[in-house]
Amino acid sequence: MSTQTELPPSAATAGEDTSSSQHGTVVSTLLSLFSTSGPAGEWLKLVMIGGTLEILRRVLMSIWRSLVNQFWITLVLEEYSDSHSWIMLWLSNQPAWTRAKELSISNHSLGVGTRAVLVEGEADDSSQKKIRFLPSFDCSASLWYRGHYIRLSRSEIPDGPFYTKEVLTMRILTHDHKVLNQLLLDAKNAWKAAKEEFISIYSSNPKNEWRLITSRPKRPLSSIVLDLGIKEKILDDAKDFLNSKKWYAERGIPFRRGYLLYGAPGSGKTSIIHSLAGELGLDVYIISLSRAGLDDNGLQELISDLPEKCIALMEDIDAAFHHSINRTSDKPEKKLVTGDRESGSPPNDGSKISLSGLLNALDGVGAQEGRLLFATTNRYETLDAALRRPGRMDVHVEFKLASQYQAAELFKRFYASDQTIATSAEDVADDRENNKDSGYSTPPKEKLVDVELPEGEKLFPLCQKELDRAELVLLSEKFKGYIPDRGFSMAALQGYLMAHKDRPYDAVDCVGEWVQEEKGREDKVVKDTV
Ligand SMILES: Nc1ncnc2c1ncn2[C@@H]1O[C@H](COP(=O)(O)OP(=O)(O)OP(=O)(O)O)[C@@H](O)[C@H]1O
Repeated sequence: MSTQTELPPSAATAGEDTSSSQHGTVVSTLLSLFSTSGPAGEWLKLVMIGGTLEILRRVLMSIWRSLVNQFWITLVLEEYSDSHSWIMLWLSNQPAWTRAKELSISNHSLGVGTRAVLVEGEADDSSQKKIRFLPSFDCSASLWYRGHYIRLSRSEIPDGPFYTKEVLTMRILTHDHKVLNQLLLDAKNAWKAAKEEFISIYSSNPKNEWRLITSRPKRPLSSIVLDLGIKEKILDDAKDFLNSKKWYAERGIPFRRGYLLYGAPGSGKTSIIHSLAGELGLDVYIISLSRAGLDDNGLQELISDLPEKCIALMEDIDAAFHHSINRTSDKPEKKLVTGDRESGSPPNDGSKISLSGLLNALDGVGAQEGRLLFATTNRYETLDAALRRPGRMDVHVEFKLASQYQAAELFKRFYASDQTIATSAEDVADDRENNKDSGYSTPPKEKLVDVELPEGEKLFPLCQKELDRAELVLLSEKFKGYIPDRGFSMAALQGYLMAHKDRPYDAVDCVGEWVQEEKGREDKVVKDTV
């Protein structure tokens, strides 16, 4: 049944006539306005001409764009992507790019330097990088690359409600994708070469995306002083793991390795991880479990977004579950972690990460293969056994307060010249052999520094007196004699030596007094707590 009402033919024709006569009236009114010489006519003419020109401009632009796209390749790179860093660094070394007339100044590290800056002409200091000039936003620049013309522009787009991020647009006059690949390869190689001396540190943003936050000069592993064999144990294990992908695959074992470094604060746990990253050529991805807003899903997302070979670092892994407990508290601690796991709910301290969420993220299906996980804690015993078990934390290394051997070695590193440091590496091997069971003690060796200097000039300008190796060893032995074994952290000893940076003799003379003072202070703290 149709509900349509049919109009009589005469009525329909009458309706059409009315509307066409209305249109006719509007057009004739407009035409009459257009032909009148009054202000309304002038205004209408302007609107019509403007409108026509705008339409023409848009048509021409779209024709131009489709023509341009025939001959150009357009690459759009967003800030925080790796390729953006490669290209920006590559560009900052192109004279044409830096000769732009409208400039902005950048001290962004792009993952290959520190944020400290040096203006050209300022006294040189190789530890600082020079500021970079870049064309300012919303103006374009051009340059040639291997015979191909490139036009570039930088702009900013919103990145969430509060931030913006840079977008770099490159148009390369070619239709050959090989040119683009070659450009990316050149830029990446330049970036890798510049990065040789640095490690990149990544952290997550509130949207759970990895962001490059800084880059640091590599710290030589030799600058970390641990008891004999500890560094080697971790380094060899990590190297062996990285070379065993096939072995893991053949046995169906997940290609992941976890290291739990635990023990006294200020004993070198964090330092050795950064140093290992440099040694192994890996970047560090910091997973901050107590970051506001991070929940189990976010953690899973972060862990599955890790690159294949990297160091994932969870510092103070216990802290995510113990916000309310003071780190230095020596009162017995509740095993919150175990309790939380059993109840299956996040701990009642504001943290959104539950232990089961952490365990799932670490070895769930989404967990990245090939990553080295380093976790640190000062409170090993409070960690749930499930978190510590092999497969999650495969290698456990205790970092104790400084031994006398460490105290002596730290002293030597502090006051040694480059030359003495270089030779001492060989000596360590000899010493190890000679002093296998007796603790470490190096007999004074022959003088290594025996240089004739012009009068008044010092070999160690900062030092109270030039030290040859024999003197250095002698002083370090005296120094260690005052330090109680496992009595102080390496950070504390470093702090003491810093106060005598260029005065090794004073450092030895005053150390006894310092030890007494520190002990007195500790006793007072213990008394106050009781
Ligand atoms: N074994 C060590 N060798 C050389 N320097 C050390 C050593 N241990 C600590 N230091 C120095 O002490 C400072 C603190 O070290 P680091 O942050 O690595 O300690 P940590 O064990 O991670 O401490 P925390 O548990 O409090 O985080 C650094 O400046 C580091 O250079």
